[in-house]
Amino acid sequence: LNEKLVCGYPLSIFFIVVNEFCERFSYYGMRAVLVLYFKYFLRWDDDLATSIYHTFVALCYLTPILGAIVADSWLGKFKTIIYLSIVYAVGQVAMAVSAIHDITDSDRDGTPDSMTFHIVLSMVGLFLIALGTGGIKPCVAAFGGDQFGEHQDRQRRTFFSVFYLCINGGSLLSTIITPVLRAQECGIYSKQKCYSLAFGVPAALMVVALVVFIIGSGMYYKAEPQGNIMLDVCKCIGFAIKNRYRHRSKQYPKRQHWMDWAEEKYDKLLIAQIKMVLKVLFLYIPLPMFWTLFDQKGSRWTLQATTMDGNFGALVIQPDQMQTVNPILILTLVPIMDSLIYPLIKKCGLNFTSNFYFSFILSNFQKTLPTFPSTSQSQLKLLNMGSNSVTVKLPGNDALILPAAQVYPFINNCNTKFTNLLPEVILFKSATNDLTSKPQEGNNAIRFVNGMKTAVNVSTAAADFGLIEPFYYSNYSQIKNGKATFTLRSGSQSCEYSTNFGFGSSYTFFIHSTLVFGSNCQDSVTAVEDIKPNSVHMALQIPQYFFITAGEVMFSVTGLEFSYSQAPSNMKAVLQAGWLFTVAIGNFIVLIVAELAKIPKQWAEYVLFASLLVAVCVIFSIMAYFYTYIDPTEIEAQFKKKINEDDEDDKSKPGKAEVEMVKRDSIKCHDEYDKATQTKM
Ligand SMILES: CC(C)C[C@H](N)C(=O)N1CCC[C@H]1C(=O)O
Repeated sequence: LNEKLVCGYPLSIFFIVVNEFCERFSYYGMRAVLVLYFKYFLRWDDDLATSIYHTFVALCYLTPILGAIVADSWLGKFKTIIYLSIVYAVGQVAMAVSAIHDITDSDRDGTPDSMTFHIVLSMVGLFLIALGTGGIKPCVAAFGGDQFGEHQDRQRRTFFSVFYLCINGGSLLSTIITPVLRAQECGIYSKQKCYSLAFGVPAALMVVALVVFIIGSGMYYKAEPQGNIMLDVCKCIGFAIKNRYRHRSKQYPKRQHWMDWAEEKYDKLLIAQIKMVLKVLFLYIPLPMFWTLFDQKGSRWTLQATTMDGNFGALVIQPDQMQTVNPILILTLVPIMDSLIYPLIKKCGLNFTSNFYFSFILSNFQKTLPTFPSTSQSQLKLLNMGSNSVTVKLPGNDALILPAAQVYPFINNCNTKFTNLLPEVILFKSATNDLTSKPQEGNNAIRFVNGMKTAVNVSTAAADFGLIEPFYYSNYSQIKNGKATFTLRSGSQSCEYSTNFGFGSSYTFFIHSTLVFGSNCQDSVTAVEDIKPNSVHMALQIPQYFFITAGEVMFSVTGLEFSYSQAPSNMKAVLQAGWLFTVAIGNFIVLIVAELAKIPKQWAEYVLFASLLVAVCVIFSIMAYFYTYIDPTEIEAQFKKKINEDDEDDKSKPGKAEVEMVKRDSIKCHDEYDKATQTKM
């Protein structure tokens, strides 16, 4: 194995963890702006953008199986990583090029003229990225594990922790940086949002990842691939099933394991290796449920954040930025767990790192939404634009006193007619463009009603409400949180009105007929709250992020190491791919339950997921309790020793008796396998 050691660690793993850092920067950085690219550059609607995004993510966790088969059976991990990294980098470059609007912007108006070119190029790019990122992922982790010798278990465990830190360090940096790059303006003929830069930097990082990996080339231990192992595995399993079926009658004695029915045709070593893999894969069955809950961070939890107040004093957090809490917590929790918690637990006599567990959280939800009118109702508002109180009698309602410059909102059936209202009372009905949900991304939805006899133009730095005719209203515009100053203009005269906004509110501003331009118009505009600003603070999401991340640290970091240590030598990458496959299945469950099943009540969906995870936790605990740890290297060594001894015997004692002996020895060897797997940890 590796000869260059630094503090007891092979030097080669330095290149592997740097490679992982750059690769994860590239992947998560590109992913952070992908939906916005679909929506604002390719001009797709929300549904198409979300579907293609989720399909891409799922594909990225399905392709590991391809990469692992190629690596374990044919090219070996080193070459597979190199070739697929090239494919990956080409894909990232294709994405960056597809986002250059100038390429097809022949009329130089800032929008691409041939969208087909951009769509085709970006889809080819995404396909290559999915092939590359997924393909190399199981190989890099297993290749890192390969660098450690048999007696370096502790170092290998630390490697997997550092590996996970690099994943999250890279993703954290990129999810902060690429949105900033996207917000820049660039272009030759016209300046547009710079998606090409936001994809270009991840592409450059992927090239760096490849170069770093190649630099370490001379230092790696490169295990040779052992032929088309997956084909052998499938054939062997197929034969065992067929043979079992053929011998289903009671006259045939039972065998210890159903895979033993392949003994007639297949190598005992291969059968033992398949048993090891199947044992681990069986344990993986409940795991996708964890990823199902985990993946809700990007969807449900972010939506929840849009209904919350993101003002952290000097820092204003946008709803989607809350997701960075996960990698931040990983970066803090992994060192704490490894250096403090696990050693403490070990002192108490439990070997915690060699088991993996998960935890979960039933997240809270809050409401700041008003009752919106149903389809058979409309939302009406009465506005007294006069300077005195008036009494209003509405059909089916008691008489009400409406003070000066006040608004009375209520919901009524669409076909109710109102008559005999005083001239200064405006009946304001805007069912066609009233909001029916919270404004998106924590923004505030603002509109103006002009109560003056002349048209008024209203604008701010961020939005233009246009010219509002007398007794008419503008469309809603989205305003960010913080102070906003509106300029009200009529002809050459103007005045300013300022107010502060929180997150996720909606207001209708009424311009009084008494407004005098040229003076302060602060008192001549009345704000009416249509939707309350978010009152529950985003910080309240931190506990749920903490619990899910603590679960991830205990479950996922150790799971990577577990998948490596329990895999036979020729299927290390395949089992890593099996582990990543649980992430893919988790993604699909989110897609099916959350997107397709469309459970009407949010709380019901949360309760469903939480209950499923509780059930899965119980099942998994029972399965884990009965799982017996194996040492694949030892088992394989025993089998190889037997095969060598048999070969020796073959040379010295050829004849019929030898066949019987090999059979007997193999059975003995099998017993050793069973013994070796029966010591529970
Ligand atoms: C979603 C975070 C940025 C990254 C996450 N904590 C994580 O490390 N992973 C999620 C799926 C597996 C793992 C990864 O390898 O990216």
